[in-house]
Amino acid sequence: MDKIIIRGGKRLSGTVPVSGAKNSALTLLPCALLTDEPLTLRNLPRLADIDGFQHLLNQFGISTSIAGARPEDFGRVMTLQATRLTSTVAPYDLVRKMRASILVLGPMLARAGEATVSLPGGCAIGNRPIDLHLKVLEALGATIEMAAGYVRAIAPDGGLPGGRYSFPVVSVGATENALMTAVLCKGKSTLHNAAREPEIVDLCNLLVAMGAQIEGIGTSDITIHGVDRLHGATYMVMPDRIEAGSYACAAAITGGEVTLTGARIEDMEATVQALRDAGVLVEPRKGGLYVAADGPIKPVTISTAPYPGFATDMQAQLMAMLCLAKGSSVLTETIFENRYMHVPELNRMGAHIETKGRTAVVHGVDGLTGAEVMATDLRASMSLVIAGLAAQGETQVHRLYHLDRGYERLEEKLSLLGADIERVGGD
Ligand SMILES: CC(=O)N[C@H]1[C@@H](OP(=O)(O)OP(=O)(O)OC[C@H]2O[C@@H](n3ccc(=O)[nH]c3=O)[C@H](O)[C@@H]2O)O[C@H](CO)[C@@H](O)[C@@H]1O
Ligand SMILES: C=C(OP(=O)(O)O)C(=O)O
Repeated sequence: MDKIIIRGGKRLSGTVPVSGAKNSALTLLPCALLTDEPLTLRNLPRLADIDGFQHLLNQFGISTSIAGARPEDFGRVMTLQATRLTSTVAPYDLVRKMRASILVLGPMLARAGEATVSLPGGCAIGNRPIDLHLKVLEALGATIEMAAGYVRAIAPDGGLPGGRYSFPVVSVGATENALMTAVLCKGKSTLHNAAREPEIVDLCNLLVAMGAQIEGIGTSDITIHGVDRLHGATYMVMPDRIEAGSYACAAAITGGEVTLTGARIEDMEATVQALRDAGVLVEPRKGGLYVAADGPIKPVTISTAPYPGFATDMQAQLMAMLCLAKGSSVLTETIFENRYMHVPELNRMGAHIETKGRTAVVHGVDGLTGAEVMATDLRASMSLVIAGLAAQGETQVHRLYHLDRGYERLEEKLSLLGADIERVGGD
């Protein structure tokens, strides 16, 4: 198995392009199910999750083609067309590898009148149930059946009427499934306490470009007027705010400076505020964001929360940066119950982090030392890379498939900034 080797202590400096957002791409791709016309998505990141989703969509008879992308280019253009669906079943083997597969349930139901998807099960960061996805589809008029580890959603004869649903907790995925279903319902639907993440706005903007009628985009109360059919569209995936924030933490921990081309400050205000509170200089620049270490890192107190709060997907990377702060930081993870698996690994590198339940106290230390560490989930993996960039000596990060799900050409981008990093075949 491959591993990443980092020889730490190099100050990062330079310019790096921000890729298309994984979490946006994963909800824009299933929109191809909603029309028989072509959907062209630009700026798709080259990631294992995107390849997996393409494979899943092919399984339903959707044709996909990737145009004009040279291997050295960032971003890809994919055209998808669901002229006719040949299957409405998402099998265990594909869903197991990629939780976001559940996002085919709503659009497939809306298009075909039924959809069967394997239950995704838990994952490293928490239980991650899908009860809210099912409840909101029921509220829109679907019947839900469970059997043999699969969930089957069925529309009544004459189609889904639409309906009203108030989410008891904010869910990004359930909001996305609801939106992709409601756009083709017979009547009006209203969603309350809906997620407001920029990726939801990206989804709504694509759906509108396809002919959907949506009011309240970017707010927690969304009204959707169902239409008879949607048409094709060409759409550019938004930049990855989590990738941008990760590179900002990487630059700051090395005392460096980086320009993140394509990053949109308006999508990542909580991250920018956390970095500024930690004494890091962050300024919008034409076409991107400039980030520079501006003296010692200061401790901060942060809780993760749904957007516009501080993203759970940035918690591990910020924690890695705070390992070298002058004082103790307090982080509270409110979204996922098991998202501190990077803590023991960071401590093996000389960090001093104590956790109690959902709270982690990060006591700043003077330096980190390289070590062999095991990546346990996507953002945990990046936190180890960030720590390794600042650590004295060599860090080896094992189990790279998590990183490959979410960071496009990581070693190449960090090398561009002057890091000493390479991927090698391991045992
Ligand atoms: C592909 C994608 O976009 N993934 C993101 C998405 O995941 P995902 O959409 O899975 O996350 P949710 O927003 O749904 O989860 C938020 C919370 O709600 C709970 N919940 C969710 C659904 C449900 O039916 N029942 C339930 O109890 C979850 O366990 C969690 O505690 O949003 C998360 C929260 O910002 C991010 O960390 C993930 O990177
Ligand atoms: C948890 C994440 O993704 P997923 O929902 O795809 O597991 C993430 O992007 O940090």
